[in-house]
Parts: sequence; C-alpha cells; structure tokens
Amino acid sequence: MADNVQFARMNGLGNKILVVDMRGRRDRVTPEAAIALNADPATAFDQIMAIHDPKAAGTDAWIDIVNSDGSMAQACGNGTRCVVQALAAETGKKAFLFHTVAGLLEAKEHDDGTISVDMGKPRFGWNEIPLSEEFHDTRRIELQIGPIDNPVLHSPSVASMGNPHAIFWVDNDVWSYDLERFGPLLENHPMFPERANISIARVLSSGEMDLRTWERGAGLTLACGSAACAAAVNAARTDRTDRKVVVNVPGGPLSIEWREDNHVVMTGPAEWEWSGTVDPATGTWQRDEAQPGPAGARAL
Ligand SMILES: N[C@@H](CCC[C@H](N)C(=O)O)C(=O)O
Repeated sequence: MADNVQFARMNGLGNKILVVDMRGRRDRVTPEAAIALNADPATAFDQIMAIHDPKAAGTDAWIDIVNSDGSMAQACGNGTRCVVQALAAETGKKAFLFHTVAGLLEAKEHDDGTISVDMGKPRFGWNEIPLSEEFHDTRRIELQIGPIDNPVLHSPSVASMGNPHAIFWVDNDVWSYDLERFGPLLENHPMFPERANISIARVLSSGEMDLRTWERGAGLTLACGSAACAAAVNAARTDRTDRKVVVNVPGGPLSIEWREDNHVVMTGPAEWEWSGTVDPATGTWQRDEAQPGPAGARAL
C-alpha cells in the first residue's frame, strides 16, 4: 500500500470522474490500472484526471486524461471542473492554469460553486480534427449511417476541441435515436483515424439545445463537456444558435459561450462523492471513510 496515491470519485453532471493525485511522482496511471478500476462497479468511470506536478512556470498542474478503455484523451471539460473543485477545496485558491497535452486551460471557481473552464479555441480544419478525407467545409461533411437511401443520422458538423467531435443534427427527440448502437460504429468509422466522440444534437431555440454523446474510449455518458462545446460552436457557425447557449446533456444543463476572441468557455457544476487510495500501476484501491471531501476539507 506504500505506493498508493489519493483519489477522489467525483462527477461533472453525471460524467463519472476519478481525480487521482500523482503529484510528487514520476510514474503515470497505467492503462491496466484504468481498465481494472473501470471493471469494478464501485469505481467504474468515464475519465481519470491524473494531477501531476506542473511542467511549466506559472501553471498549477499537468493533467493526464485517461478514458475508461485505457486510452488517453486530449480534453475533458467535466473532469477539469472536478479537478478545480478538488484543488480549490485543498488550497483555497479559486483560479487555476492547467497544462494538458492539448495546451493551457484556465479555470476558475465562482462564489456560487459553479466552475468555468476556458476550453481554448475550436479547430475546424479537416486535418486538425482529424478526418481521413479532405473537406473544405467541415460544417457539414458527407457521412451517414443506416439505410443508404434513408439514413438514420447523416451530414454531421465536425470540430476539434483538442479532441475530435462529430455532431449529428436531428429534428426529433435525441432519446429516440439508438446511440448505443450507432455510437461505436461512428466512433470507429474510417472517416476518423483517431476515432471520434459522437453526439446527437437537437436545437430548441437560438439559445438552447439538447445533446447526447457517445464518448470515444468511454461509451454512453450522462455528460461530455467538450462535446457540449463542439456542439455549441458548430450550432453557431451553422446559424442554428447564438454564440451563448445552454446545452442540456442527460445529466443537466451546461452553459457554453463562444467568445469573440474565439475561446470557448464552459460553466457548470462538479460534485465530490468519496475519496480513497489507489495503486496507479494496478488499480487496486481502498475507500477512505475519514476523507470529508470539498465541503469539509481535503478531497485528495
Ligand atoms: N468527458 C469529457 C470528454 C472525454 C474525452 C473523450 N472521451 C475523448 O477521448 O476525446 C468531457 O467532459 O469533455
């Protein structure tokens, strides 16, 4: 047990997150540990957010993001809010600058407990997402699923929020689509050489939409923050909505603003559930009944 680290089980609108404290260590959470943790119903998760020592001056931490299949992700909006809440509870700080493989992320906790994350600038180039085919206009690409003459889902908008997203626009209730069936087919479609997060979006008004997401490397989720950002920017650039929208994901509403400086800011809640210790090499874990969590004191 000497090699164990603290972790907190948290969620961002139901997106299941394990925040793992890897500060002061040189090793990383292994894919084997991630797969073992996900196989246990008590610790099953969508993403691990592993907090490492900062690698650059002026930043608070380096964050590794691990999907439940053990693969690495470049962005996780809901997980970032969880990291902010955990570190704010530990340090009393309200504003943070994180470093991830996709770049720098500014985040802050507000007085009402909600957390905003500047998710950076969206990228729309076909080779930035990336796609395997050249498209000059990624607001609507040729891709469909279902019968060839009557596709169930077709013509998505695509974007990178650091990670790849495809947004399929629908007119009907987002729950009337079998995302559990079509999600994995589209996630692994040859169009997406690095796979993709697949979302179904229904625009309700110029300021609101419903969204369901099949996450790359994690499957069906109650919330995907980067998908909400990708849906919001694509809705705005296809004139479906304004640049400031509420995105209703199954876990609740997220506020997304695509600012004039091209940065996308996501605001929403984070929730601590319980804490424990885990071996980052194997995933062997133990619950710590004494940890009070953010409302009391330390979560990590
Ligand atoms: N839940 C996340 C996104 C997770 C990453 C994704 N599965 C990927 O591999 O890109 C969020 O809240 O943004």
